[in-house]
Amino acid sequence: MAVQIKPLVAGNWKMNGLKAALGEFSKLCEHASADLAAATDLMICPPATLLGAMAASAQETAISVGGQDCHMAEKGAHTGDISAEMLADSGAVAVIVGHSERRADHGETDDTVAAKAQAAWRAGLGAIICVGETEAERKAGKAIEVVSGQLAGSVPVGATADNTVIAYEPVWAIGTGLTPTAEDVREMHESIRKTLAARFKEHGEGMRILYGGSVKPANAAELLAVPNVNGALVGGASLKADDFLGIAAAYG
Ligand SMILES: O=C[C@H](O)COP(=O)(O)O
Repeated sequence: MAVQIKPLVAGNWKMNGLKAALGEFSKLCEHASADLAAATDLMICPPATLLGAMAASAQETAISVGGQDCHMAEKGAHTGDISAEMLADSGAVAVIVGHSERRADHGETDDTVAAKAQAAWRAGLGAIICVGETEAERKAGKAIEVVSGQLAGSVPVGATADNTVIAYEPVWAIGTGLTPTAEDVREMHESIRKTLAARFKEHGEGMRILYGGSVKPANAAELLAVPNVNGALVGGASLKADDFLGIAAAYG
C-alpha cells in the first residue's frame, strides 16, 4: 500500500520583503482556512529580518515559518551568518539548505549542505534540502545522475520522513517561467523516491519531495498531481497571498 504523505507548500521569499510586507503575510494567515491546512502544510520562509515578526503573527494560524539558510555552527565568530538555533529561537520550524542560489552565489558544496542539514536537526528544525540540475546538465542528459549525486552528498545519515524534506528545483526553471514537462517531473521524482527508499527505507518512502521552479496558480494542479510530488517550493508566487493560496488550493 502506498504511504500516505501530507503535502507541504512552502514559500521562499528569497531577498524580498520589507516590514511593509507583513500586511501581505497577515492576509495569508487570515485566509488560510482550516480545510486547506488539513489538506496541506503551509510554510513561508521570509528573509531573516522578518522571521520573528512573522512567527509572532502566525501564531494560532495554519501557517508556519522557516529560514532560508543557516550556518553549520551553533554560534561563534561568523559575521553576518545565522545559526539554526537562532532561527529556532525566532520561531522557525524548518530551514531551507542547499538552494541553488546558495550553491551558486556562495560556492556551497554538497558537504556544506549536509553539514547545514545536520545543524538544522541539532536545533530541532526540519531541513528542506534542495537539489536540481542546470540547463546544460539536462541538455547533456545528465539530470538524473546529477540529482542522484547531490542526494548522496547533501542528505546526511539520520534523515527521516519527519526531519527532512527534499526539494527538486531544476535551476533553469527557477524564476524563468519555464517548467519541465509533467513527464520529466514524474521521471525525476520517481528516481528521487527510489534513491531515498533504497537509503532510508520506510523513511525514504515517506519523505516529502517538493517540486520547485516557476510554480504558479495556473500550473500548480498539473505539477502537484504528478506521482511522488508531495508539494511545492514556491519563489515569486509566494510573495502574494492570493497566488500562494491559489497554488495550495491544488490540494484543497
Ligand atoms: O525556492 C524557490 C524556487 O527557487 C522557485 O522560485 P520561483 O518559483 O520564483 O521560480
